[in-house]
Amino acid sequence: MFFASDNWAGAHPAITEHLAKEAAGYASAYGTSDLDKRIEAEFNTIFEREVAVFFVATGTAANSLALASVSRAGGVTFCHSDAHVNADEGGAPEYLANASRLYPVEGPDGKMDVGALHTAVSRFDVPSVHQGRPMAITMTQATEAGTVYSLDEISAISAIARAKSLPLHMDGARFANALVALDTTPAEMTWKRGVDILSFGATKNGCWCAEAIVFFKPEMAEEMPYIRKRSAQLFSKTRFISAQLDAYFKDGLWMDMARHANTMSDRLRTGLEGSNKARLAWNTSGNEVFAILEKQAAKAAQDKGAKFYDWLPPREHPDMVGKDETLIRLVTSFATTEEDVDRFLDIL
Ligand SMILES: Cc1ncc(COP(=O)(O)O)c(C=O)c1O
Ligand SMILES: C[C@@H](O)[C@H](N)C(=O)O
Repeated sequence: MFFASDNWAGAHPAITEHLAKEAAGYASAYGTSDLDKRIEAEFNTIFEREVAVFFVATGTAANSLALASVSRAGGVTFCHSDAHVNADEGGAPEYLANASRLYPVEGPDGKMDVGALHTAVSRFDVPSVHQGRPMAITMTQATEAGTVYSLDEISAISAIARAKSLPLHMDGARFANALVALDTTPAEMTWKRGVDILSFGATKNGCWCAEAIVFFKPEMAEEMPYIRKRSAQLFSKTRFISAQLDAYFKDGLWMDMARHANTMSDRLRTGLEGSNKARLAWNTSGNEVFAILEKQAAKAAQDKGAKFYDWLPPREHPDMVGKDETLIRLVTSFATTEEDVDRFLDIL
């Protein structure tokens, strides 16, 4: 019953087997092998347009270097207050994006409120060296709250980005889970809705270490080879990322894994709704579930081996958890089984 994070899940056997196979023999290094080039080209097919792709080690690196590629002196990036870049990356985005700053924007269910975002960006309409200047907007899809922006919500955010001449970045650490939740395509959920740069996450969805920065306007990526090298994120043996992504995309494995993870969360959501010892804290649709449990029930589950994180209530609902209750996050993955879910629900 491992629900702490999809970061706890290992790598899918098909990915480890292919990695082992591609590890044999020699291949040119630093992203120049035939396999590297084939997988980069695969991204053009997946996103239905020519893109520029840069493999990096972590989601934090993907986010930070994506913002570094559009950084400017005095730059300010607008994000949700609970965005990973703001809450969980230890200052990497600010540090790697040349001391640019993050400007938190509030909104319910982990999603920036469009009106609040417009108000925030508009505060910078009058140029000021003192307060700096806008440089980007970043959104997380699926969000840190397990929700997803609808296609129209993405369009509404990109409309602000366009109106303010700002690039729009998407943190897609759980990109595949969001695609499944919306039943849409990679192109529809990104560039067709105005997204300029994507952190394409695969690590949490069955890979060992495979993240990519995807530029939908290749001309925006001119600096990225130098930014990546300067940040020590250029793998000498890039084929070890390419090999993972090769297996990841083969026969739609990536979508199957995300679909399974989301289905296991659906099973959790249904079971929690039927429990008299727990309730859903808010509705989610990806592979993350947030539940409020009686403290005794949570302890009983942990005593029987369940692993999960306690979670802070959202700013907009600080009092949603009773004194004898606890809010927890449950994350499912490709490795989660129906038995894992049912054993957890049986405890409640
Ligand atoms: C929404 C989100 N973005 C980015 C990251 C960063 O990924 P990493 O921990 O690999 O740096 C995470 C980590 O789980 C995440 O949950
Ligand atoms: C930092 C922690 O939140 C991690 N990003 C996860 O989702 O598990």
